[in-house]
Order: sequence, then C-alpha cells, then structure tokens
Amino acid sequence: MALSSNGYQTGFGNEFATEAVAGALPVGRNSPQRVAHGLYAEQLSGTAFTAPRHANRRSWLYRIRPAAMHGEFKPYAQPQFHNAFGEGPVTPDQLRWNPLPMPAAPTDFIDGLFTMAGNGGPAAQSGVGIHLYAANRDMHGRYFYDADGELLIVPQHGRLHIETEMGVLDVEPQQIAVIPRGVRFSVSLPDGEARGYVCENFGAMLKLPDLGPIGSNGLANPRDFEVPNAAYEDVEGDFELVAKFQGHLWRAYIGHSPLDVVGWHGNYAPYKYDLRRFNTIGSISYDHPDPSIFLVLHSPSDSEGVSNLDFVIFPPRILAMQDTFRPPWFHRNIASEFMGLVHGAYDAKAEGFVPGGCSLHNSMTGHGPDAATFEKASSADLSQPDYISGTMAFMFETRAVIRPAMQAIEASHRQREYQACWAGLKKHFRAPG
Ligand SMILES: O=C(O)Cc1cc(O)ccc1O
Ligand SMILES: [Fe+2]
Repeated sequence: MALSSNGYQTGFGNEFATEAVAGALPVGRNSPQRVAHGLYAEQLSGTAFTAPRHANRRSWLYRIRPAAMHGEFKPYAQPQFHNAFGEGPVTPDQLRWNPLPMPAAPTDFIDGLFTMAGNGGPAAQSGVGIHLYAANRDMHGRYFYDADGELLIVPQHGRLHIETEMGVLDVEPQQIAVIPRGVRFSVSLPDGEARGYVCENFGAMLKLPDLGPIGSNGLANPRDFEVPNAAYEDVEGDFELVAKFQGHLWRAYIGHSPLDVVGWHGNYAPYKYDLRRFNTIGSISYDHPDPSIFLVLHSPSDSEGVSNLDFVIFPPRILAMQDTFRPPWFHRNIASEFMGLVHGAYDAKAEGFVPGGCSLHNSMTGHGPDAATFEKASSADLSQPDYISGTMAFMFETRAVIRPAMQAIEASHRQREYQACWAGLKKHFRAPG
C-alpha cells in the first residue's frame, strides 16, 4: 500500500480535472511543446476518436514516464483466469455454487482470479467474462491492466485498496469499483484477505440507464459516483506489468511504477459507487415488477433496449403490494442471469444461496422461488409490509447465453444438488367439480 487516497471528485462521466502537483495540467491545450514539471503528455482513449460527443470518452494523462516504457511481454501462466468459455454444449440446467474457497498459499488479486463463465469475447468486443477472486496477499511490485474489457469489481468480503494510474479507489463490500479498459492498477488488501466477483465487460462501456417515466432522479444518482483525484508514486525498481490481451495473460518487466500520473483531465476514469446509495423504486399497488427497475449500470448492445450487460442489484426494500406473490415469480427469460450475494439473504431463496456464492440461470431455463419461499409467501399476511433488510444480492444479466467454464462445472464448490430446491413444490391443482 504505497499510495494513499487523495480523495474523490463526484459525478458520472464528467469532464474531470485533477492534479496532485499544482500546475501539472496545461491550460488551454492538451499537448504543449513542453509539459510543466518535465512531465510527458499521453492520451488514453476508451471510445473511437469519432464516437458521437455524448458517447466519446478519453482522458489526458500527465506522467513521469509514458506507458510505452516497459520490457517485452512474455506469456504469463495463470490457468484459472481466462476467456475460454468453450465452444461445446452448454447445459440448460440451473447451476449454483458455494463461495470460492480462500487460497491456502499466498495469492494476490491477479493470481486469485477464477473464471466462472462468460460469453462473446474480446476479439468481437461484445459479451462478458465473469470471474471470482479470493486473495490473501497484496500485489507487491506488480501492476495489471486489462485490454480486453472494463472491470466491474463487486467486493463480497474484505476491503480493496486499488491504486490506479488515475488515483486511488478504496472499496468495501456493498460498494463497487469500475476500472476502464487499459487503466493500470495494483490491488492491496487492508483486511489481509478478500473475496468477490468481477465482471469483465468486452462490450460498450457501462453507463447509467435512461429513466423514462421515473423522471430526472432515482436508481443510481450520478452525483454518488466517485472518481479519484490524481495520486502518483515516483518509484524505480524491478517491477512487473501484467496485461490481459485477447483472452491471455502476459507479463513484462517494468523498471518503475506505472502509477506515475501527476495530473489528468478527461471523462475516461475509474470510479466507485456505494450500492447503499441506490434509490430503489418498486410497485406500491400490486404485482412484482420486472427486475429492470433495479438496474444500476448497463452496457448497451447494438440493438436498442437490449443490453450486452445489465448490472442489477436487489437491495433492502419494503414490499407492500396487495393481492400479490411478493418475492420474484417463477419465470423463464430470453436473457441469461448470473447472480451473486454480497450479504444477507435473497428473497427468492430461503436456503442455499449464501453470501459469496453464485448461481447461473441461462436463457429459457425455468427458475424462481424455492419451495420453502413459495409456501411461505403464498400464505403471508399482506396487510403488513415486508421489510427486506440486511441484504445485497446482484445480477450480471446478458443478452447472450452465459457459458460456464469447465473449471466451474467441475469445481468442488458447485452445489450438485441445486435443482432439489424446487423438488418439494407441491401440486395444488384441483379440477373444479
Ligand atoms: O431470478 C432471479 O431471482 C432474478 C429475478 C428477480 C426478479 O425480481 C424478477 C426476475 C428475475 O429474473
Ligand atoms: Fe431470474
């Protein structure tokens, strides 16, 4: 933990400007003949140069050494972190897992990544990789960037201290961090160990959804997103730069810390968000609405209204709907759903879906409340509201089928008896007469 937080700016996708040393940012231009303080100017673009203005994302970084300075990349073996989601058959079964076990040996964030599933890939620039991490060691002298996608990190256990080129993000469970494609960073673990979920988004950058009839406020409000102020280190040593490029990991020698950006400006930057700030909207009359009302961030696809990735949460809320089965209904969807649980209990599953665990219900696979939840909610007293508290579940929902990795299917933490949670549903039908 070499670099401390220098605080945050707020807003989503703003034109931010921040300097750790006064005067580091040029005024009125981006690449002056000589940058102040002997810094190098470097542009980092996250969208096509010609993307429409409202969708255009790039930042200008003023740094001690340009990003080009490092040794030759050689393949790096971390066989559990990949994008090999497989070409073969995908089971339509409902799948569920217990938490990824903590590593026995010292393992940092990169070596602790375990690929669960995914679709599409970096070559096509669409789809997602879904990974878990379990780590018990800081990244010492090691820096990472993912050229294949932006990283949506959902901590479940233990805080993360994420030092990035553009400043520091400190996140804890019930908060998320998003690291844009290409941004270099290093993770340390203030609690000595950490576990959580990572969605690697190969498609369009995550954005806030439109609100339609909800109006101008609600769901995740833009001012609650926090973007780091510039913070840098001026350190030389025998370090390692690990890159993820086209589904594989690479490693190169780097003789200095790449976290050497003294000032930056622009709208392409890492950010954090506290899920407890989400303004949850729901039915105040009858029926359980579609979970799209819980949308935090989404990555649009080329088809209007159809997301490459929806990041949805199930936060504490009050259910008061009348003449209604209040928990999630039984359903089959065109979309595919990977769920995780940060803490507490999820209202569709009385048992078995535990914090740190995850489930996968693919396109058109039937799922919904387990038998215990169904029986309880079918006869609950609806004159009283249900206070769903102390919980935070989430979903990575995608338009394309989510292909579980072979290591996830074969994992010892998979619950092979998961389907039994619906086996106890009774036949209640009585034909009249
Ligand atoms: O499967 C799930 O539990 C997620 C979900 C929740 C909900 O409230 C409605 C639909 C849905 O897929
Ligand atoms: Fe579902």
